[in-house]
Amino acid sequence: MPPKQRKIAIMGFRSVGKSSLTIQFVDGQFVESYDPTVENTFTKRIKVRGQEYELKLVDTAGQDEYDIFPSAIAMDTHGYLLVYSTTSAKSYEVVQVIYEKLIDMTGKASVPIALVGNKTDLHLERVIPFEEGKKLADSWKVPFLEASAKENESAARVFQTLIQVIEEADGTGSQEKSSCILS
Ligand SMILES: Nc1nc2c(ncn2[C@@H]2O[C@H](COP(=O)(O)OP(=O)(O)OP(=O)(O)O)[C@@H](O)[C@H]2O)c(=O)[nH]1
Repeated sequence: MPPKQRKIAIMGFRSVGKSSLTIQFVDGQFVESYDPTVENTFTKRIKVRGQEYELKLVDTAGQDEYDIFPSAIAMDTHGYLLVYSTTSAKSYEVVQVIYEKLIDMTGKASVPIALVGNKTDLHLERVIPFEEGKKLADSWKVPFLEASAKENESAARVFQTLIQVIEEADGTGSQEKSSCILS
């Protein structure tokens, strides 16, 4: 079976770890330095439940509540990773604004999305409890994950989860959720 091509956009406020999660997933390394992203595209092959995927990951520039949703991002995009930092109340507010704009722009009631609360390793700096993120994701009816871009497994899990959501939206996803295989 040829690989399925899937395009994913990673969105959220500045400095929440969009690039770090993506680079951890693609290259297996954590980038300590902060270099604001304009826009970067990465590719990654992954196998989930025997199906090969060729992912195009669009790491977008950090957005704030005043930015107009970048409509070019939505071209051919199959799913969105919406990221906030568990250490930033502002980023939690902004991710909600981005969500509203995304739903308005696509004109669809349901868009494949996973919500991610990043930087869980910074325990002492946490300001958004797990339950807050979960409550928000439940209200959107999307999966919620907390993650740390310092951990490869954690970064991989967020992308695998989004692939499942995309496949379920395609009507090709199966019921079982536990058997992701990374390659
Ligand atoms: N401790 C810790 N630091 C993180 C984590 N994720 C990102 N960082 C740090 O936070 C800073 C910003 O990370 P980036 O990945 O550049 O954030 P971004 O969302 O891509 O930022 P923009 O390009 O401005 O939108 C960097 O210094 C990273 O090293 C994490 O999970 N834990």
